[in-house]
Amino acid sequence: EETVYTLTSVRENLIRQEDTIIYGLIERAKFPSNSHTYDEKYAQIPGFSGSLVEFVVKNTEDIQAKAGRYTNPEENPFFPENLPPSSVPSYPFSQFLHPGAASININKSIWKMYLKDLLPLLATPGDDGNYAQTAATDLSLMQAISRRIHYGKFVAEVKFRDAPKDYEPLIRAKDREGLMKLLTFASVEETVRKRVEKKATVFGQEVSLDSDNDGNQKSKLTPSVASSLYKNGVIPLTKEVQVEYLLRRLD
Ligand SMILES: O=C(O)C(=O)C[C@]1(C(=O)O)C=C[C@@H](O)C=C1
Repeated sequence: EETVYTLTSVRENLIRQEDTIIYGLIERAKFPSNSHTYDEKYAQIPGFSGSLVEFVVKNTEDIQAKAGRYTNPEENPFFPENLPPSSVPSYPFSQFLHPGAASININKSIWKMYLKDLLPLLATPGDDGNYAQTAATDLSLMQAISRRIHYGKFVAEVKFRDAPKDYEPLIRAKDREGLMKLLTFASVEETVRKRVEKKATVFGQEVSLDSDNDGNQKSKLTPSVASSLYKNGVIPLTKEVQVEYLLRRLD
């Protein structure tokens, strides 16, 4: 199936990805902080130096790479070093992006933002011993966030094709600030943040058959955690990907 990329279609894709991220936030919020998951000194895994979450992410990515995950240009691994090639028949993914896209991977920044900024807001303090389960939910949430942020490559390509004459001089001048300004739509960002907060409220609700109880129970997710993730992490990093992409667009 040939995917058609327009500003409307890439924005619809971003909207659908919000759902995945919010479900992921709800799943991670089920567990307490479980700080041993992130503690290199705790893990002590034979033959592996690093924390439990690094162990789970590296090994899962290894299997998913063999199963073909990273042949899709929408996917970017957290540990691209020494990943095995795909072992499965190849699929003809659309060649919509400029080849320079492949060299853009900001997962190191995403990892840091996730652990330092998001987790302290998302997980209540505590330890229930479910470190492997916690790491697995971390991975699927980080993958959802990473996919959304790197989708900025597709957004940038659409914007470039819609207005090459506006982008080309800025790209040639390596004018990051000018590119940032040109690709920014402040009112769209505000709509995104508000919708994300509303989705977090709706998806985080307890559902009961007793209508008197609806909305009275504790939410599974603090809605402002989702909107601040978007405001301070997801949107700025999506824009950073767009700038990086555009800077390579004429190479
Ligand atoms: O919708 C766009 O035009 C995007 O580039 C996506 C996005 C976002 O991350 O949500 C980023 C920059 C724009 O200022 C608005 C929204």
